[in-house]
Amino acid sequence: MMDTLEIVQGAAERVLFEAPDSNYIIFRIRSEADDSLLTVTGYGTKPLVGDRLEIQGKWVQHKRYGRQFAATAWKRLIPDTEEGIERFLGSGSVKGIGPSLAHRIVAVFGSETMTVMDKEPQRLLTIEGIGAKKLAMITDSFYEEKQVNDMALDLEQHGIAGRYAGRLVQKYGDDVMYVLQEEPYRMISEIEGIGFKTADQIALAYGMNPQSSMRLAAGLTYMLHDMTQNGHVCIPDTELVRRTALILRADSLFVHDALGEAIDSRQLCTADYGGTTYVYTPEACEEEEYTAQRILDMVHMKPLTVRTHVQLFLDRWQDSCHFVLADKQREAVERSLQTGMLVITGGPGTGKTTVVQTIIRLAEQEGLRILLCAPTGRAAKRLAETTERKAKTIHRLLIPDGFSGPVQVFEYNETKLLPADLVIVDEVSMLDMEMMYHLLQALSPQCRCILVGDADQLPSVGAGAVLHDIIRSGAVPVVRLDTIFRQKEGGRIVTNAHLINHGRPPIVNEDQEFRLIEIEKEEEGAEQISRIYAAEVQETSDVFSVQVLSPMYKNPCGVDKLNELIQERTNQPSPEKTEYKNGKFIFRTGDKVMQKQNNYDKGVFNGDIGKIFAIHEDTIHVRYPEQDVRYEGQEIDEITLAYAITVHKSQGSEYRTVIMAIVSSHAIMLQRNLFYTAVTRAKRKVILVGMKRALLAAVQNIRTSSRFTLLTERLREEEIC
Ligand SMILES: Nc1ncnc2c1ncn2[C@@H]1O[C@H](COP(=O)(O)OP(=O)(O)OP(=O)(O)O)[C@@H](O)[C@H]1O
Repeated sequence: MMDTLEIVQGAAERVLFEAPDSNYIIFRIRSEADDSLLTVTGYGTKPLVGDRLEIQGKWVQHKRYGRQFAATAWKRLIPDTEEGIERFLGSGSVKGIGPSLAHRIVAVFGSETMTVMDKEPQRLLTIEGIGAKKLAMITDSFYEEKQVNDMALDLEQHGIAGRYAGRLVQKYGDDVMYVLQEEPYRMISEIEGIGFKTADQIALAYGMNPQSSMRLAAGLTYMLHDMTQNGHVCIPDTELVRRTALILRADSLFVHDALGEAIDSRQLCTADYGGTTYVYTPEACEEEEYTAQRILDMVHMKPLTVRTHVQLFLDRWQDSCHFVLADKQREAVERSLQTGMLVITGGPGTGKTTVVQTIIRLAEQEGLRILLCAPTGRAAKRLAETTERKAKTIHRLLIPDGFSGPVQVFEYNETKLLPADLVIVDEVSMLDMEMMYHLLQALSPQCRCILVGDADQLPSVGAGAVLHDIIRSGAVPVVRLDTIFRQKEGGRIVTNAHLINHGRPPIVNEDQEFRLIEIEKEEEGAEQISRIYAAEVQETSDVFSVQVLSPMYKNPCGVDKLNELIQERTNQPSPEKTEYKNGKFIFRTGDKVMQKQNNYDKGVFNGDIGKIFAIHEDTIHVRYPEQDVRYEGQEIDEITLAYAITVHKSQGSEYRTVIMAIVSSHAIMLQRNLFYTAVTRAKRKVILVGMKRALLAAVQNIRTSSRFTLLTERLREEEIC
């Protein structure tokens, strides 16, 4: 039997949830039928508090939240009762009117109030407390409110979510229709929450010709940005045209012409190399050119005249360490002050930190001003711990100073240089092109730079493959540390990491340090992982020292499912715990969560892990090692459950125990450098749960997706025009 739809009417009381990436919302209304409070869920224009709504839908029973009205559609009704009008006006929807003024207005105009406000607003002057200034404020706000409503309706009629109406009216006022019809792609850079896809949907709905050059140019820029999100700095023109034509469903020839126009008008830039034309955004092109030139300048810096007898210094230093420095380690220290830029690379336990400590000592003895930094907060913290010196993220070191258009500006830049003679950057595998550019800009011509990292780790999240490209170019001196020193705790992990890196399977189950628990079915594996996680946490009494990693979000052993299972097992609902539900998860007091993006205002960064210690309605409080952070409303979308995280998100972090899902359905992601990165996150214990064949596939698969950049070629001073 088909469910019949019902109609409920009532005034909106409160919006409980608003999805950031769709127009799905959950709100409460007070029913006109019996004055009860109802929870409504559905997709549509967000109602304002006090809005009188007619909602179509059906009653459903939610297993956790009880009876709810699942709406298929709703529309706004003009408040018709005096009480409704008063509630609407007093809700703050109209600037200048609070509850008591709303009461006085409705007391005078009664059910005519809305008509008076719309057609004869000057009559409001008769109300005590409303003068000319206030009247202007009220009418402006009422007009805008009406405009938003009309706009929402118009958008909905064009098949577009009405929730954009407020932002559009606020930004463009009376010009909103002009923008929608004539220059819709402006919205991408001007309206928060509107990306290319939405702008394009709006543009087409409001009559844009699908083959118009404006649309094609916007599509090209979008595709280029999208590719840089995937790590590319530039992209071959043919590939860009092909992909753009595909998403726009436009003719490649027209897209090609539009690309030509965008290049002529300098909206996009190009570089020709080896018979291929590569397309860049102007910013990316500037960053790559500058970075290459600056590195070449640094490589040609004169060696520093040092007072210290370096060989003697190293002999004394190793005596104090009670071990003999390997030749490569000595070489790294010796070269550190000879060249303007040096790369020190090596796998885990090969003595990188020891070399950095030695270089710092030498440089301090020479009276050099040293600055230590790393691409992420966690890496900077570890650098500070191992060197017992101050270390910052590159971002913090340069001090953010707002934006110029889409480009981040820093206090330290080419006009204000960092007070340093030597900058040491750790974990450079995570350094992207943009950050490298900003860092190099802030270095004085006399400043030297040492890049330390493990070139075999996954590349940076941001665009570029800076470390990889620099090493490949052969233009910069590189010292590759290859002797494994760490023997005691974590020794097995280190040797296995090196085996993996050399394409050989790790030695498993010879001790407790590196185990493989074989499973047949992935569902069974997910259960095992949640059980092992619980046992390991119990053993260490520290949720942060045990981390589950998985290559993907989807599938039975993916991050999403694992989080659900582990939450179910280790943090069950109870009367003392409060909860918050967003589209995807239930957050509960006690949950382990992760920040998904950098938030400089709150001082929390992509990959930071904390624990929820309180939830009040739509506010979640998270305790991070450094500080407590409060997330409210939409901000909650910045966090996710973190019992399990992806290997990519674990980059730069270290845990006592790593539990990793290694199963066949993740085959597409099982690559050697991903497996290697996962294993090297563990200090004491690795527990792999999965299938031997998946493990072997991961070790053998070196088919990493390469990134389009010309940094290597520029560093080799090859012909690029
Ligand atoms: N030449 C050496 N002889 C003996 N032991 C060494 C030597 N160099 C470093 N070690 C020791 O080996 C261990 C690993 O060294 P270190 O921490 O410097 O390596 P790493 O490359 O920074 O490791 P990771 O990347 O895993 O942090 C340390 O205990 C260190 O004291």
